[in-house]
Amino acid sequence: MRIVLGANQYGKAEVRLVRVDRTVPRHDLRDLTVGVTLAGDLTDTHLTGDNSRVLPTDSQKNTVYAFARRYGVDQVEDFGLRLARHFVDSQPAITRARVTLAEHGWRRLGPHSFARDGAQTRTATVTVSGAETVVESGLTGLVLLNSTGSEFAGYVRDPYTTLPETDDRVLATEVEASWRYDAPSLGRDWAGSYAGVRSALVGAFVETYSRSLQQTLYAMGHRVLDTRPEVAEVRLALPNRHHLLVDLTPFGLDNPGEVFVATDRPYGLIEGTVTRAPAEKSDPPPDAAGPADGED
Ligand SMILES: O=c1[nH]c(=O)c2[nH]c(=O)[nH]c2[nH]1
Repeated sequence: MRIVLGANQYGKAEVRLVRVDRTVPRHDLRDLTVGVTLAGDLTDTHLTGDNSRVLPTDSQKNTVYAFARRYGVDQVEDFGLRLARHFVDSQPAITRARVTLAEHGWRRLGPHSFARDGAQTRTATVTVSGAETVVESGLTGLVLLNSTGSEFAGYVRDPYTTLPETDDRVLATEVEASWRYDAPSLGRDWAGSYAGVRSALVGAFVETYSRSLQQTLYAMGHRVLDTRPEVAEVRLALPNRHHLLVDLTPFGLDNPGEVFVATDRPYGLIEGTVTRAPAEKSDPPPDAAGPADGED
């Protein structure tokens, strides 16, 4: 039996980069965590230890810092495109470079003072492989809560089901979203797209009467594709941050949906992709008063 090397890749993970733009009186601060992954003809280093095609991961890290100085860090997508193309173009053995970027937000406090802006993170993954370029942007840590306008009923009841049906509950989640762009290119209005997608996600969450978090997920993805023509597909992971009504009857108190225990685990995890069908039929918006059929 022959033993062979399978798929492999390598790179530098979690390069922490903070870039201060001091050319302006009000300093601009960018805070990124960058990952580089390279793949291609790297058989020799694995089989014989010949490193002549191996660009050290240390050099990859240095390139991230050097590019931050040379080109600045404006939009993470452009920064990723420059880096990914650089590795593929400059290294004959490398056929695919993937650069992942997470931007940590800072809120301005003064001309050169900032406070970390909650947990919300803007993300991007740029992959250059041959003639193909894929840009996926996203966000994590966007915490949303509706204090009413959500129910959960009509589900399967098996011998292990104890969950009571509810026609009015708190619906809360921490959105993890990523979306893929049509025809990405250097210098497009990434910031405008990011703001537009974020606002579509938030708008749909707020305005959808929810019969399940699954229905809310579809409405959020649908709103993004409906309003952002540059987006081809949206992926969402929505943890159901359960808020359980506390039983106050032992204390002689009622609890008309006012006092909840917010549990952090275990939690329901609702995941889905909303994409553009190659159909000729036009997409009606999801009906806020009834379940979306998902087939439109
Ligand atoms: O919106 C929900 N979807 C579910 O699938 C589910 N399951 C559960 O226990 N609670 C909920 N809520």
